[in-house]
Amino acid sequence: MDSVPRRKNSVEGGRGDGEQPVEVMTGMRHECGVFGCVAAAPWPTQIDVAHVICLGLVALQHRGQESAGIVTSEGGNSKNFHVKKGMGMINSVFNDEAMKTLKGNLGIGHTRYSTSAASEEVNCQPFVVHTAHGVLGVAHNGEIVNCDKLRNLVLSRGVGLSTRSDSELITQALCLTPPGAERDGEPDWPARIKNLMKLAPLSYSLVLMEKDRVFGVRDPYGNRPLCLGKIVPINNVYPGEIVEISKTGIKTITIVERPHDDPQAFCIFEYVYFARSDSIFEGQMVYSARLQCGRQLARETLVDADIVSSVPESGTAAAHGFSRESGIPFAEVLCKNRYVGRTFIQPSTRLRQLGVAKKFGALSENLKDKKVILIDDSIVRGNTIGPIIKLLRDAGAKEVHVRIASPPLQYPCYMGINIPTKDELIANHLDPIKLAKHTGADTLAYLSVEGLKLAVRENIDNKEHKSVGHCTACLTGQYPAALEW
Ligand SMILES: O=P(O)(O)OC[C@H]1O[C@H](OP(=O)(O)OP(=O)(O)O)[C@H](O)[C@@H]1O
Ligand SMILES: NC(=O)CC[C@H](N)C(=O)O
Ligand code: SF4
Ligand SMILES: [Mg+2]
Repeated sequence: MDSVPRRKNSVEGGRGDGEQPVEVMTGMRHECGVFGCVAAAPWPTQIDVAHVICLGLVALQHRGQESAGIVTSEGGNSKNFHVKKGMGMINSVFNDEAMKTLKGNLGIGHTRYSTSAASEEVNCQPFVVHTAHGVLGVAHNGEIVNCDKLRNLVLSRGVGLSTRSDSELITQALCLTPPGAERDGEPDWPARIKNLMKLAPLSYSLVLMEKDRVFGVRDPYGNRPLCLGKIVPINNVYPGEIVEISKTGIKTITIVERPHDDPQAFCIFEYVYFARSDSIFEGQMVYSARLQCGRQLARETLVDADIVSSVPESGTAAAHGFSRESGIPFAEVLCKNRYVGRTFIQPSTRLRQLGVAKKFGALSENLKDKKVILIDDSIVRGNTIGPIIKLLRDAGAKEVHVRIASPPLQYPCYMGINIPTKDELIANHLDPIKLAKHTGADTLAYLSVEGLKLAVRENIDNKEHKSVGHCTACLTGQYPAALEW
């Protein structure tokens, strides 16, 4: 479905506002990570559930670094959850003392990159509420595209909200009694979840916990990823699926249909950049999809060169694919400082410019007098590639040809990713020829939208995934559903 959304007019963004040190933005800002765990019977379990969740969150740390939280339940008749939430990275929030308080047989966790409300303690997840039917915990990745409508509905039912967070809104919407479904004062959680999914079909992957069950829920468009495992084997949660995980096992409650027969809309940028490359989506490893993107990029944009190289980390798999397809050898030309994070906060312009240089060093002997094809996965604001090209030239590169393993980013995302405004996206100002000139590259070219789709779909397991469809809105402006903000 094609629609031209208006930009979110948030007063709670909390970034770059005058008094604050300026944040040097590179790339797309991530989404959140959600994790749930239920120990198999018998309870009380011997498994340290909170530690399992903590390890799960560490594996998802790349998706959000602002705040983290774990909520556990002892199950049975317990009336309270154990809660620990805080600002910062997982290892700073969950020290030994905090872990000791998180007793339980089941739990959920969250690591946050804010999209809908400020990066503050009150908006940390999971959200926990006491309902007429016991405690409920909610962890959310994504962003509700018809947030205002849902908000008005919840408020009109006499519910007060304590934040602007769309994730708190989901939590409260789940507390509403669904039309006609509940009898004898017994809660019907699956009916409540289905009700929410009808009211808000996009975008979320959720883990919800009541006293002795966890539900995994994926929006009907399948926009954000979610998977299911028994410690080792992992299956996908399908678009629109509600799964219940309890001490007796895992079962599918139902699969909610998409409105208007809309096509599936799994975020194509999970493949390009967000996900860890060992993740498995739609039956294929993300690394393999990135390799295919590199192969396709070579077919579309080959140029004469001595070596193919990458901007680490997420450009590397595509560079290997480019090298294999073209027969031009792969060689590393950049060494990345592993102690510098994905964003930097720097007080002055000079320090900001030094930011990217501080992150990378040139492996000069590998590139001296060489014609280099340099692959990166994406160009967003264009802050990364220019200083890197300068670094390579200063270290003796003869030519630098930039090849990007995704199409130009031109539109904002409204589904849980903080892509900058249209104006901040460099591709809206400079075409590839001008951008090459601006960044000091000899040539610069992007992968086509069709090429990206082809590469990503080449190895999807079609037996398991009969319906395939990807969101490409940030590249094409074709949004999966009309936005109602
Ligand atoms: O055009 P820009 O706005 O400068 O952003 C683009 C860069 O940002 C991302 O890398 P990042 O350093 O975030 O992470 P990575 O190590 O996973 O590649 C992306 O992979 C590009 O390299
Ligand atoms: N990046 C996300 O998935 C964010 C989830 C939610 N919208 C929040 O801002 O907390
Ligand atoms: S707009 Fe881009 S980043 Fe957002 S969900 Fe769609 S493909 Fe992913
Ligand atoms: Mg990068």
